[in-house]
Amino acid sequence: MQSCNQTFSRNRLTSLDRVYFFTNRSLPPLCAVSKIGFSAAKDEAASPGDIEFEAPLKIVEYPDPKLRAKNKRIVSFDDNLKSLAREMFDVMYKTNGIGLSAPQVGIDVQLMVFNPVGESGEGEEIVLVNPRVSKYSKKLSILNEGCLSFPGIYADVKRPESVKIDARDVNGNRFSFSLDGLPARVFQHEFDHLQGILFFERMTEEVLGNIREQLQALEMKYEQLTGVPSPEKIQNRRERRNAVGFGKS
Ligand SMILES: CSCC[C@H](NC=O)C(=O)N[C@@H](C)C(=O)N[C@@H](CO)C(=O)O
Ligand SMILES: [Fe+2]
Repeated sequence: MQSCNQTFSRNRLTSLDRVYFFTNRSLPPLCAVSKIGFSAAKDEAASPGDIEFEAPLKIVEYPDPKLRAKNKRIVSFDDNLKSLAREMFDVMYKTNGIGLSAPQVGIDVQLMVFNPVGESGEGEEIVLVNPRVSKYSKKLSILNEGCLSFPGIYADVKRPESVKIDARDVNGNRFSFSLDGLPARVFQHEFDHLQGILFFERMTEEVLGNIREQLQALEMKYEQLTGVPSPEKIQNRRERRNAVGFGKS
């Protein structure tokens, strides 16, 4: 059995730097790993119609219910899937993103793309299909996160520093690898989207309090644009002692 370990790290040059350097610039060959227990069997399989899209893609904003959809497992690894991944990178770069999940463009399937450098032609473009996390590190870190579905909103989110992932590539090949630092952060943010979890659900009550009005402004914008009541309201959210949890560590 071949195993792939991929470790990236973010070097801080100054407290203001937004430049990410990678200790290892390329992902390993998308090595097939026959991993016992790797199964996405529980989730409904996507049909070709689920992956139909119109370019250019548009980013879906909170509180659109598409962000809470149950995302289907991809079973067809065809040219349409490759075009969707390409279009997702295009809209991600145009909107200054470093990662994007399919539900954020209104397609309810388990697909994410990311490039922590955030510039076309720089860094590494990673496409993950039906990803699963096999391990989260116990060590956590805090980062001021933004989300393309919450334009202009940034707040601190605590997450595990590294993760072990099982996924398929865009051709359907299974592979396993580890990420840490910023790539692990972006992966987890997108992985949450694939579970219908939004970043504010990982914030402390105190942090959430700081962005509550901005969330309400997005809810009002949605109501004005659609003419229907917001499907969720931050003011109706019950205060939680703990944020949404992570899986196995
Ligand atoms: C830190 S994980 C953020 C992932 C997120 N993806 C989808 O919602 C994303 O790309 N958010 C952007 C707002 C973002 O983080 N952009 C970078 C680069 O411009 C930033 O530093 O703001
Ligand atoms: Fe997001």
